[in-house]
Amino acid sequence: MRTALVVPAAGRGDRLGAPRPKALVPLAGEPLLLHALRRATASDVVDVVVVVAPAGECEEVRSLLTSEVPGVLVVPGGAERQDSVRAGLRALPADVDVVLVHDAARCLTPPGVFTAVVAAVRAGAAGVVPVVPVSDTVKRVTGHHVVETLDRSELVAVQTPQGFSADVLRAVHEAAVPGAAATDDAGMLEALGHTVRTVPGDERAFKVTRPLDLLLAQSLVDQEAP
Ligand SMILES: Nc1ccn([C@@H]2O[C@H](COP(=O)(O)OP(=O)(O)OP(=O)(O)O)[C@@H](O)[C@H]2O)c(=O)n1
Ligand SMILES: C[C@](O)(CO)[C@H](O)COP(=O)(O)O
Repeated sequence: MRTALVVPAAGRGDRLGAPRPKALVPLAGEPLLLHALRRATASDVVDVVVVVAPAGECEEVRSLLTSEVPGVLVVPGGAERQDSVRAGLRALPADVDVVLVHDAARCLTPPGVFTAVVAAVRAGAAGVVPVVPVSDTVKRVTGHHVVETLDRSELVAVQTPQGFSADVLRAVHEAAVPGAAATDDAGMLEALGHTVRTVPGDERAFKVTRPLDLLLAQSLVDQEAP
């Protein structure tokens, strides 16, 4: 049986405000997507890679990746992240039993996080998420009024890669109502009563979302350089 990596990379990146789709924005001269894939494949736990690309950029992504990631499948994404992940799942070979879903935008996630997530799925969890502690105080608000201050000791921030039993993830995506809000894949399992496990995440797995994130990523890559 094999482990697949599905990489949703079809978002526009509106909050980043770059002239290109976010996954193709350069970091140290190479697209975010390439940084993400290099770290994922360095984990040695990935057998099959499916990249979900912006519909208009599939050919460009294919030629970018073919030499770096032999056998990579590139499929067009949809309007929402959930649609893109579903498109990636539909492209998977039948003999895949574990699926990792990893945002191209979390381009500096270290290989060890992939290894830990796969190990937890192979140990029997239906779904696994890497998490880090929340460092801000978090409040629930209505308009400009604070309703309550949440107990931070019970809160975590959730990253990717998220790992799943392939059968379970396929089933929850096919059962999902199109357009229904799901900000991550594990949330779709939770909604159907599946248990989701956590493993330690890594600060370097932050999501490049806004321009400041790209500056942080650049600084981290500069430090890695020999
Ligand atoms: N329709 C979409 C939307 C998002 N994604 C991917 O999902 C990941 C997480 O999404 P996010 O960081 O929110 O990316 P964008 O949707 O591109 O960002 P924004 O909301 O700022 O436009 C990214 O790797 C993004 O490319 C995708 O494949 N298809
Ligand atoms: C999947 C995710 O990265 C986990 O934190 C996150 O939910 C994606 O959210 P976005 O609004 O699509 O950036």
